[in-house]
Amino acid sequence: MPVLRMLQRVVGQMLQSPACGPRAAALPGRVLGTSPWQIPAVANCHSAFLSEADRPRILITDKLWGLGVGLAKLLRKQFGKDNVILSDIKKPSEQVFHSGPFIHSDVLDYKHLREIVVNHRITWLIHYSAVLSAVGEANVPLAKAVNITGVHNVLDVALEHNLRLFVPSTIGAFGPTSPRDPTPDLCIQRPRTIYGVSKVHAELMGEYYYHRYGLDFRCLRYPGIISADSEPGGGTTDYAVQIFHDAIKNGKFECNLKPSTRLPMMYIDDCLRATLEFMEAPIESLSSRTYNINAMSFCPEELAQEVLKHIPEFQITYNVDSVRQAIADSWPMNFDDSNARKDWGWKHYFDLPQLVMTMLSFIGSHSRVAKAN
Ligand SMILES: NC(=O)c1ccc[n+]([C@@H]2O[C@H](COP(=O)([O-])OP(=O)(O)OC[C@H]3O[C@@H](n4cnc5c(N)ncnc54)[C@H](O)[C@@H]3O)[C@@H](O)[C@H]2O)c1
Ligand SMILES: C[C@@H](O)[C@H](N)C(=O)O
Repeated sequence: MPVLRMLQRVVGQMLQSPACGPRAAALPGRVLGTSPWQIPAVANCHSAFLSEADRPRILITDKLWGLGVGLAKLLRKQFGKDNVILSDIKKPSEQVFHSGPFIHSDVLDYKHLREIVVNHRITWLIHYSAVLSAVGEANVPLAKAVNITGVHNVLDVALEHNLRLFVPSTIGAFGPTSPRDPTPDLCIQRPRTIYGVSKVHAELMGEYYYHRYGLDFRCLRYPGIISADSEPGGGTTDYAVQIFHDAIKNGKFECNLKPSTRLPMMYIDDCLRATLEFMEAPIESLSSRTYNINAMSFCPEELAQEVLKHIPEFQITYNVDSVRQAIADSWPMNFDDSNARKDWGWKHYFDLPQLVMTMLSFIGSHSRVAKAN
């Protein structure tokens, strides 16, 4: 028997053992029986050794031009295209639709979520759907529904089917009474937005389901994520995405935060790699369910100075949005992510100069292609 096949068989047997992840203990009232199709979440070990039958089958809930599209690309490369299903309440673009399995799903429809998990033999659930900070302040009922009821639904579906569940948290899960520079994993969290309150609730509920029922709940607090090919979702850090598009298109940018507003930020490639590495980390290596991850911190003035090195004629002006400014002033200025680096080997690759160079070349090349067509 070829060595690799033997290794896969050994690893496969090892992965079936209880040591490869907690088993759901006594289930709460809402469970209607566990799925006959359930394959235990088996990604404690590195996926390179997993046979097709042992690879995780992943459902990502997200908007179809948010972080979820980038994560789907990475996970499909790692685990195979057909093992990663993207979902949203909105119709996908042609490109997203043809990039791999897509399914319509509303995180408020618990019954349909269960059907998707059973019919597609899901073992990992990555719950990206949320209403972000500034949009949430403008529509609190929607934020409560999606960010709180939606999370309750995915927690119960994950528990019923013994899924590995990832829910991202955020720098927005802290408030003005939290230590801001740096902000550690564990400290007071009294956020002043419905977005932050709902994310603290998600963290606490996920940790409760882990300690009470053994659910393999995992959570990373993301900084402001900067990506060239996903549209900003209506958050407070959106300026740090829009500046690149405007700098290339118009050579100028009107910033809605004050020049000195310092916030933790991260390039999307680091964010998505962190998510995959964290989801594959052996459960024994995790001393916590929720971790900060960090890459850089900057303010609009510093970002503009870095852009000027590439576009000398670039001009930035300021027209402060009082709602976003008040939110930013209550958030961390710098994240302490030493536990993530110690427990599961997290490290970032992109700093501010690399971020600016990467974003400008990506957007620049795409705008040249658009002009040529
Ligand atoms: N982008 C960032 O800077 C950042 C930073 C920290 C954390 N996060 C988290 O990462 C996740 C993804 O962020 P994003 O930037 O892609 O957000 P996004 O706003 O771009 O996409 C999330 C989408 O979920 C959708 N949604 C709303 N109602 C829904 C429903 N009923 N069912 C299904 N989907 C619904 C929303 O339309 C929203 O567009 C979110 O949980 C967010 O809190 C993002
Ligand atoms: C920081 C993050 O959670 C999101 N970009 C927001 O600003 O709301």
